[in-house]
Amino acid sequence: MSIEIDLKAIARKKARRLRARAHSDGVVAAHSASRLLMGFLKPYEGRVIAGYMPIGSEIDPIPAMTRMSLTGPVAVPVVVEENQPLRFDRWRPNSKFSEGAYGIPVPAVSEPLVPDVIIVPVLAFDRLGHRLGYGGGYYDRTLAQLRAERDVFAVGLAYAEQELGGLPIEPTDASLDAIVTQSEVLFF
Ligand SMILES: Nc1nc2c(c(=O)[nH]1)N(C=O)[C@@H](CNc1ccc(C(=O)N[C@@H](CCC(=O)O)C(=O)O)cc1)CN2
Ligand SMILES: Nc1ncnc2c1ncn2[C@@H]1O[C@H](COP(=O)(O)OP(=O)(O)OP(=O)(O)O)[C@@H](O)[C@H]1O
Repeated sequence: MSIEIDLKAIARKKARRLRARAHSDGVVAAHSASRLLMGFLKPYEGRVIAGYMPIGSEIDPIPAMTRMSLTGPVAVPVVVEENQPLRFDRWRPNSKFSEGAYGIPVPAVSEPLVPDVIIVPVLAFDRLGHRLGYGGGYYDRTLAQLRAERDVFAVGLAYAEQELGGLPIEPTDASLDAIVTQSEVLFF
């Protein structure tokens, strides 16, 4: 194990604690973040937007996904295989789901889409646009693959309390283009 990986495990533990606390007394904050996300996404109406099905204490992006689905296609991530990029399948507010990897719901009927904007779940972030996820490397691989071929905009969604200074970074970490929290939109 490299030093970065050990440091990441420590940062993940801390970040889970910070996010769980922010989430448990964060109904108002989550609502504000959701409003800011909707404003942020407005210029992307009609483009393919990838959200996610929230788990644990992640901020719920479904209100913003629902709004965006009125004007264009929306998708959610599907784990195809470990150590491989994610696929994105079309999501609708009335989609039926089956249980995907890690117990996360995925659309029962797969209609793959290539996203223009990806709303990325975050355990921790810093002021430079680095992010820490659960450690599967799924978003890193997905962003690396998509960015090699086309323009894709990655926007993290997080509570402000999830900002951590000095996040451990590996060369394969894919940076975010922006972060939306309840208090601000940061562009990188
Ligand atoms: N909502 C959501 N969907 C997603 C991701 C994500 O981070 N969030 N992923 C991003 O890659 C992919 C799934 N990858 C995952 C990899 C590891 C764990 C994981 O370790 N989960 C914890 C429990 C998390 C919690 O409840 O707080 C665990 O199993 O211990 C989850 C998802 C695709 N879909
Ligand atoms: N583009 C890539 N190519 C090859 N390996 C990669 C790539 N991106 C990440 N990895 C590997 O995946 C491992 C896990 O990555 P990392 O700890 O950054 O996951 P994460 O960003 O927290 O998780 P996720 O992206 O699933 O939310 C890294 O140690 C790295 O070895």
